[in-house]
Amino acid sequence: MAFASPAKTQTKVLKFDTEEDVAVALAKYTADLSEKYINEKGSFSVVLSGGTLIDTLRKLVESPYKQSVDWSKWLIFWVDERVVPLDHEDSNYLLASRGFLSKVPIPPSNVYAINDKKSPEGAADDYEDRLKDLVSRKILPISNISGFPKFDLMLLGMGPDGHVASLFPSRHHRYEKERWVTFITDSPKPPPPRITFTFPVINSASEIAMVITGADLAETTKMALGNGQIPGSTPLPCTEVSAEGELAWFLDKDAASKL
Ligand SMILES: O=C(O)[C@H](O)[C@@H](O)[C@H](O)[C@H](O)COP(=O)(O)O
Repeated sequence: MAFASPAKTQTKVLKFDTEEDVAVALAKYTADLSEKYINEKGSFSVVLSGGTLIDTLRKLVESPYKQSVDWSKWLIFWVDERVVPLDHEDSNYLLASRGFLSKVPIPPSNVYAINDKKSPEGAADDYEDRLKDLVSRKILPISNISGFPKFDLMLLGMGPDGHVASLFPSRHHRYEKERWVTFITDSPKPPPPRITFTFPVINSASEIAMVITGADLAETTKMALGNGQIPGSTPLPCTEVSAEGELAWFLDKDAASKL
């Protein structure tokens, strides 16, 4: 099958005074995209990260969005997950469940948590197989640009080392080009066992929001937005994120302080 060549990602950088302002804007952005995609295709596939993202999404589960969003059409996935039981304090599922999923009526059958009974390799294979099944049932589309599954929205965080999802600068998984989901057993950020979407899947998303707050991410944000890369050095994973539609950076004043 032949795929069209990628168009250049449209990137927009949105700067806000406070983290609270980021949370307010992120809720509106997500609710607006939910309406757009549900109108266009009847569902809205959202890919979550762990970390601070879930807290920054807190305004989305409040009025007016709690009532106005058509939660029944949402499909929830994770861009990366720690391979621990789903009720373990390190689980990204548990984090999202407490801070987000328990507050809105997304049908449980639309929430794609990992199989926590498997090894990291087994959990990655299982998640990829389930995505393939959703593609074969036409619940998830395939990008006609890349040939990888195309999610409507990915909400990503970033680490100070420039990682996104569980694609770390010093780990070879960041270069994976074939698999949809891969695994890592020695993540530099604890806990060590994780599964993660690969870059071809991340970069096939229609929309990506990079949600970055706090002064500890200011230097990495500068590098990611193209004016701080050390010449000759290997680009950080965060610099390799692109979307088929739009990539939006949501920054608070502290994260944007070195731009
Ligand atoms: O499982 C994880 O650890 C996350 O999905 C990870 O990719 C996270 O998004 C970044 O590390 C940023 O984390 P913070 O938002 O906590 O800085």
